[in-house]
Amino acid sequence: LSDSEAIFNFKKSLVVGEADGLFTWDAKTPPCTWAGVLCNGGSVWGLQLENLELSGSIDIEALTGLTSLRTLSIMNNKFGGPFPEFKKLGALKSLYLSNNQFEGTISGDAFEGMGWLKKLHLSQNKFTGEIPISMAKLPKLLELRLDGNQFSGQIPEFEHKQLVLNLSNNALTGLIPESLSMMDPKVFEGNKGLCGKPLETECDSLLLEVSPPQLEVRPKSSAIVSLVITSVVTALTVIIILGVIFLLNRNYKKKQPPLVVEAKESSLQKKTGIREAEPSRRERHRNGSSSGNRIGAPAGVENTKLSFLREDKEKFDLPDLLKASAEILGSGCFGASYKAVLSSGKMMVVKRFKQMNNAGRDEFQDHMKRLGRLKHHNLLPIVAYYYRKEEKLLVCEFAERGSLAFNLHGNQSFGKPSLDWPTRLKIVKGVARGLLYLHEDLPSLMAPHGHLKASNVLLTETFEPLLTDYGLIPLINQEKAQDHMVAYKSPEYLLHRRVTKKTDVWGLGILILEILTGKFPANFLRVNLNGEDLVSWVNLSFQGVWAPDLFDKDMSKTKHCEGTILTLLKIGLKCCEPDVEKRFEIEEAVKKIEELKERESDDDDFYSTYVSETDGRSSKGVSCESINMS
Ligand SMILES: Nc1ncnc2c1ncn2[C@@H]1O[C@H](COP(=O)(O)OP(=O)(O)OP(=O)(O)O)[C@@H](O)[C@H]1O
Repeated sequence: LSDSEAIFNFKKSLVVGEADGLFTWDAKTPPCTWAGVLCNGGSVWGLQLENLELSGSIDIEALTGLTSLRTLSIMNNKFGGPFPEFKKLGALKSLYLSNNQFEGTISGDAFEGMGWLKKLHLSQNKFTGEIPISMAKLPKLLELRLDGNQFSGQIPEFEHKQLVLNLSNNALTGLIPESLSMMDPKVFEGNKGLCGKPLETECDSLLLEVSPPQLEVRPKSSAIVSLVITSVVTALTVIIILGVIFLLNRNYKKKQPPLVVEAKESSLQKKTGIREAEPSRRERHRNGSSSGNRIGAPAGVENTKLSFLREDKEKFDLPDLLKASAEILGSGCFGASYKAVLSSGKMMVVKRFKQMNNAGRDEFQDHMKRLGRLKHHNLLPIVAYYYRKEEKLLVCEFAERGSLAFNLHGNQSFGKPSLDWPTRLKIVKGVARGLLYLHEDLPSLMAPHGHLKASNVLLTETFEPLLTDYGLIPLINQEKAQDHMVAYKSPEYLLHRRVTKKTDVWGLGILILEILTGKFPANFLRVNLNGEDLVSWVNLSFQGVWAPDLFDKDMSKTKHCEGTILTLLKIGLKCCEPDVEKRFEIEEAVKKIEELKERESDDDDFYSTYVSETDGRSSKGVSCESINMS
């Protein structure tokens, strides 16, 4: 079953609201281009179906067809009924169901086997009954939001070290378990029957005798006997079944002819329908050289070939590229990006732009040449482009580790650690350096990057960040740019319809906050139900001192680095100042970021688990001194 078939099966059970937020789900296009479908390397790792007025039911069986699915969000919709059997999706890492109408009790074993689940949001539904014991046993749980339901009974023991929890506004009763007694009292507010620390309400002695539900329920002796018998019978049955399968399989294999592997390569041309234009008579007359067009070829003449912007990269021709086996990486607001493997084995990315008609051919080519001249350690170079009135392609190299967005929010491989703090600092520094370079070398552009966001920061093998999709504002259709580009989401654009150089600084600030908090600003940019964006959320939660709940729990921290992390958070906030006058200049922001010094240290703990020690630019050893922000 393909991902698109699985999604279509899933869609059958949904009732789509009038606005039809799923209109882009079209079987003729790859699922990675559909709204709300998050992909990496061509497979679907997330469904983010929020604010779409969806109702109906959640077909879990259909979702099991999405084998790479790790995150599911159906927040802010109209789903009702009992809690679906999400435990059949055992690989999920995050599940967001808040602001729906789910109701009824959730069975005690509803989360059994969900060993990867880190984030679970069930806020503002109508759940009743006890908090399921299997929820408290989730081994990797980091965030749990159950606020705004009618959960009752006692709170089970949660033995998770850094749990971010919200149980407010339920009907919970009894003594708060010891393991949660150090939490902020707000976690429990709105539960009249709760008592004990951290609340001021004391429990009377009667209540103290009743202990909260235990994680391990000890079986009684008669139960033990029946448990042993059941286990033996089950084990024997399994052995017999395995034996039968083994024998059947052996016979079956004997009858099979040798396996013929059918290579089904799907070329870029087949995937995209991109065609070479017929050369004009003038072009045919000029020359028929089959190699790629070199830098400086006369503008406005050749439109059948790729125009190379870099002399130092392998040359290939458009037909080579179209023949290359391709897979879709994902799609953004301007079109889709494909990974294409050339016959030499070189992996390129072809980005097909649908909305690049703001400039005529000459202007387009001049601008491309300007972008092609840019060279910086933290910029992904544009290797070549293709221009035709109806088809524009940009070609660059493939970055193995994918985007920062994927590494922060969707790293789907099991057991892979998330980015640690030194690596995150290294990324921030690289992004800042790349951005400063763009500002120095493209001074005529109002926002030299214009589209800085985590999916436009790619990571090299050594986690060096590479900015991509920079300098495109002059080429993109204005209407589309206003709808989608990050620069046009800034406070100054929303208020005064102005984009300035400082707009990129705002983008840098949002990126810093995202890197530190692990929160996905796409959720925030669209402004969530409470009218809260990422900046105001951080501003509200940050009281100037270390607050563990503010930072991404997945960011393993090296010793004593709180000071530097806080300083970076403050720099992020200064970059996000809504008042452009008060916002950092790019030079100022980069200087402050560079001041977060590297430190030579013998302390092993001090080294990032990711950053190569041989990499001279790595952030090994990050100084944890506090830096004056004035
Ligand atoms: N050179 C590359 N190497 C590896 N992955 C890439 C490369 N270029 C893009 N990607 C990834 O491909 C996916 C699609 O990228 P694309 O640029 O089309 O959309 P986007 O960045 O999500 O949105 P937008 O169109 O707004 O920039 C993203 O996850 C992106 O990080």
